[in-house]
Amino acid sequence: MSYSELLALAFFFAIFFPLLRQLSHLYTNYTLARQTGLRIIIVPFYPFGTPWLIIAPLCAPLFQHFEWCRILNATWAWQDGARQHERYGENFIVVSPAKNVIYTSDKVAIEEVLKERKVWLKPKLYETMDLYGRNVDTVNSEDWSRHRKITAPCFNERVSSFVWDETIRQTQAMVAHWLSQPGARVSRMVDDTRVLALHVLCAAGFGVRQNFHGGVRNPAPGHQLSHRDALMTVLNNLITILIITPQEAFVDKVAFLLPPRIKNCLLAFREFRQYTDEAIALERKLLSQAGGAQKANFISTLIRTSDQAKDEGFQSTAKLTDDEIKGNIFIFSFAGHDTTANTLAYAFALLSIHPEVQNWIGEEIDEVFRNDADPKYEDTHPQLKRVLAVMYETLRLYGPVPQIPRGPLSPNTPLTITKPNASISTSATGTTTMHVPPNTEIVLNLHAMHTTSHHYVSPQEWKPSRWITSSSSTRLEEEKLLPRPQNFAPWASGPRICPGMKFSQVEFTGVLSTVLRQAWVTPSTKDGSDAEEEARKTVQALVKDSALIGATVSMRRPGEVWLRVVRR
Ligand code: HEM
Repeated sequence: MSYSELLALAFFFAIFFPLLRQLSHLYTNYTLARQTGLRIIIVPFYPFGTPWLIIAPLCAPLFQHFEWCRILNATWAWQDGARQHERYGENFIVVSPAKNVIYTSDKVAIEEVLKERKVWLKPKLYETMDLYGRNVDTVNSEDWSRHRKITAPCFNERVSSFVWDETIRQTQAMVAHWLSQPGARVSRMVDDTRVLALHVLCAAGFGVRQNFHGGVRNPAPGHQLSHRDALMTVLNNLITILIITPQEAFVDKVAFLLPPRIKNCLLAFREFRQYTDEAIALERKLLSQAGGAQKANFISTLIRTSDQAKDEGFQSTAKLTDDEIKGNIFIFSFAGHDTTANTLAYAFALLSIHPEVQNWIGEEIDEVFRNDADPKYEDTHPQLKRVLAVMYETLRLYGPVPQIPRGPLSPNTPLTITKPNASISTSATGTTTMHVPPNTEIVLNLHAMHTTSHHYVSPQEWKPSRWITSSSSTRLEEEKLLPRPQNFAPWASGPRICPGMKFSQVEFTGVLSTVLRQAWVTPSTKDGSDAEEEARKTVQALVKDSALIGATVSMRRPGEVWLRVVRR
């Protein structure tokens, strides 16, 4: 083949082939749009799914100038995604040469997709999280039922009570540390919430209890890193680890060429695997010896439920393999870490600039705790309704999982959506059914649903009291937390709702109530000038300067958040 023929072929594949595909997509979607009134947005270029996540940040400057770039960016750009919905409606379709994506912030569509787990599957992208083994987060269909059934006991009331006790223990050390800072100024609040969440997970996952200061830092015999440091390094460097571990053998061969940071990531990845293997072996040994006392941690629970399923004579597929146990332990650590830690960090920052809310939950905390030195989970957590309202409101505006992707099992899957221009409050009559065209995925924009003025009065205002029903004569204990409405799903909904929801709620109420029982939090600045208004504006700006970083919404400059924490 001549050089010019080669060039023509390359040109065809680079330009014409995608263009032809796009034209065919456009044709299918045009009919759909005619039927349903949805907006179609055409993008000239889409670099085939996942790599876009890598390319997109590099192209960031372009997003400012080209509308189509901004729309693609909406898949990961958090607030930008919500703005697209304001502009194009609750449902719109992006048509590109590679695939089509329906973006929705429509509570009707979101609820239906999350309810129909057998029809709307988690896309292959999730499988990248099979780092240590397949797990409940990444599998679909019957496999999912098996994983979910065996992992469910990890989140029972016994575990919640254990989470509460461990949270209180960790938080007492954290708040004592904060109160002892020179000038009562705390600069590592965001980091501290991450350490705390990690330690609670280490205890709940492995039964390894850490001290808040430093934790267990000595490597166990046969290890180079401590358990905690191995897990911390894996969680903090997940993208690097996802890139290097599929080529583990090759990376080993060229290890001498790699920078120390990459080598350390590989080491941490292996060390965590080894620790988990050892914990599984130990747990099995204890189980066979004592034949009894079950511990309230994930490994113990998973082994027992899995082995019990086998003993009870279910087919051998009703249990989890050791790799799947490892996969689930890892996914609990991953899914439960930044999500809860970031929610706590946002809540502290927001409370510092909203003294009226601090007073409001302070009233509840004083009433519930009185002088109880050892508050029990069963009596205390259910009474902390205002504190939970703070969590709801923080998740509404800064929910760590702003968007959820799904793909239909087969083409032409029906999907109920709210009719464009229909009043949001209309019920069944305001909906229509569309048939999802082939080669189309869906992105559920939870953040857009949580921040639209259709559903929330003053949606951008952080106002936890919107979740509490009371009248001026209602006594505190009679107040009620509103049931979560259809348009509020920070933990998702339906059968695949987050299994760690209660875990995170217990941890959140435990941390906030323990800190605010003793301390009052106000904004501060790096240079220590506590001119109130300036400090308030600084913290407010830092909170607003957030983005979808890695897998969760986080502050871009967490190290710049300074708080003053004084004894109440
Ligand atoms: C504020 C805290 C949390 C929030 C907002 C949150 C949110 C979510 C959301 C939205 C999903 C659905 C994702 C999807 O379908 O793609 C999810 C799933 C999941 N979460 Fe959480 N989560 C939180 C804490 C936790 C904790 C503490 C754990 C475990 C210790 C956990 C474990 C999981 C697991 C295993 C799944 C997958 C469930 C399945 O697919 O069946 N999460 N979470």
